[in-house]
Amino acid sequence: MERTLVLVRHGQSDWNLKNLFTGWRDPDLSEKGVEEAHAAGRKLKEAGLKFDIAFTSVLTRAQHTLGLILEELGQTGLETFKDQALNERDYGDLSGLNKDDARAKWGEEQVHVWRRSYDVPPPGGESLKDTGARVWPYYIHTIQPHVLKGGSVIVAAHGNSLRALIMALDGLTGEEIVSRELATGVPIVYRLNADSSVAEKTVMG
Ligand SMILES: O=C(O)[C@@H](CO)OP(=O)(O)O
Repeated sequence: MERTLVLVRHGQSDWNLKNLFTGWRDPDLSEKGVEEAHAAGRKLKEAGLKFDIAFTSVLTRAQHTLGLILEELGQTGLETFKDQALNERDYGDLSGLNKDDARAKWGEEQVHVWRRSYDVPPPGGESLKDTGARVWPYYIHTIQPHVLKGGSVIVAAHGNSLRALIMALDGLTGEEIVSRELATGVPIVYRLNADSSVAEKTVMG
């Protein structure tokens, strides 16, 4: 029984490079992001991983990352589900703003709270808790069954949609998740027990 779940944040996007709040906006990968996605695919290949099914968001940067990973694995035709439940957290009114300009306007601390706290939403947007409220049910009902039946599953998504998922998988508190950062294009490999608890976690850094 394999029961493998791989989570990967998309490679660097054009807006990550420009330091803009992105959320549900839809920039593609930067050149570096394309390279990061290829590198993630090569790492997974070296580790001998192959997938039975893939999940991603409806945003280009995550889908492009998944496509490049599957290319490296020789699995381009893999069955893939795209769902907005896996989208990045909606950044609301901050979307499209420069992160340094936002710090200058509202202060370092307020911007950090909007970016990393568990339950404080950015103006007009989603908190991590709100994001988890759509990511977790999708995981439980749609993704996890494929893992528990012995499959090998890849999820290509976003910094905060994956932070929400990891918070639940790792049993982290609202305080503990604040300091968790996810690097772009770094696969995280979970092996699950039959009862859905985590048996093993490896970050392919
Ligand atoms: O802009 C965003 O949508 C996210 C991810 O790039 O940014 P942050 O690092 O603030 O979560």
